[in-house]
Amino acid sequence: MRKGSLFTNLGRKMAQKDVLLVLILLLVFRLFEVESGGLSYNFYDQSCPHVEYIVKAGLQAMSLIDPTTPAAMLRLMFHDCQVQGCDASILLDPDKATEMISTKNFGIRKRESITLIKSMVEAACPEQVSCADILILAAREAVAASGGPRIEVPLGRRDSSAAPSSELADASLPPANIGVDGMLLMFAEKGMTIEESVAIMGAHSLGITHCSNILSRLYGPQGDKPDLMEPGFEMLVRFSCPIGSLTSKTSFVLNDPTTLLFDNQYYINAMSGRGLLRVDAELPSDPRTAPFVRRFAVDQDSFFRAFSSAFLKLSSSGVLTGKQGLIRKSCNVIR
Ligand code: HEM
Ligand SMILES: [Ca+2]
Repeated sequence: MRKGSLFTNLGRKMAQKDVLLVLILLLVFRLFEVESGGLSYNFYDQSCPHVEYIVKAGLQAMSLIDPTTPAAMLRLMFHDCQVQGCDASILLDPDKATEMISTKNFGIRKRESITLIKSMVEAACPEQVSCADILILAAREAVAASGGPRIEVPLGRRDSSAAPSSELADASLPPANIGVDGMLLMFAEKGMTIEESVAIMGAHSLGITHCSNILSRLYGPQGDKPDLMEPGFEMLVRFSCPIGSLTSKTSFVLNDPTTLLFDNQYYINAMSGRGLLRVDAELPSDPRTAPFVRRFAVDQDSFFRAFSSAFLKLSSSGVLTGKQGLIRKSCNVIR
């Protein structure tokens, strides 16, 4: 009997210790969760287990119809995350003074594709998955479908319940003629290293640039002049984008020759004086960024690794989690 009570007491003490241990572990886990932005790798395991597959199927179907879809998705994700964080604010129907009105968002395409994929997800799991997460998943699939790395992304973002102003978008998005200095500063704010900043610019391995965005580099006053352009390339771009052209908002040039492939051609191009935007052109000559450009140009795996970790930082920036924001029913309206 006494023995029994000794063991019961011991048992109680052990149990108290265990409970304390579990509580401490929970606290540490919670702190860690908050520190990693409150996102997790198994967020929809119970509530929408097939979401990643649905987004993948949706994006692949859309890319078959229009192979430039991946480029549009990748830029869409950057422009969402850059303004008020990755909260799907860019998908809201434009109003007189909201972010899509900003001239910096000129050329943004296929916002409606995310709204469409969202309706596919809603059919499977109503009101569970945020538009913000779907946008990140679509961008991740865009990179993978174009031959780039398949990046595992943590989920659990929530959608904004307010639309940012066009002024905020003007202030948060980079101008087309930004240099390496401004670019490094912008990505340092997202916690990126110089290597990651150089790698995320490799997104310009996909897609196009409208002539209106390079006219000042081609024909503007000094400073913007194409002194870093290889003469043959300069001639070609000038031919595609003639001075005073009335079609500068509809005509465009390819960001790199393998515009539909996510590869390291962007760096090879930049090193041979074929960088299209000022920042693309400056990367191989700035002593801070040049070593990474040289490495990525010969080692695609190393580019893919650095791009993946940069993508994770960009896609986790300024996210709403937990009870913040909301899960929109339809991505283009707040409700
Ligand atoms: C300093 C940073 C950056 C600047 C100044 C910049 C600027 C631009 C400009 C001016 C265009 C052409 C848009 C048009 O004329 O339609 C463009 C296209 C593009 N950008 Fe960037 N960008 C930057 C960073 C990024 C990042 C971080 C990503 C993605 C992670 C990205 C992805 C893209 C893509 C995929 C396109 C092609 C879009 C399409 O084909 O519709 N860019 N960028
Ligand atoms: Ca946003």
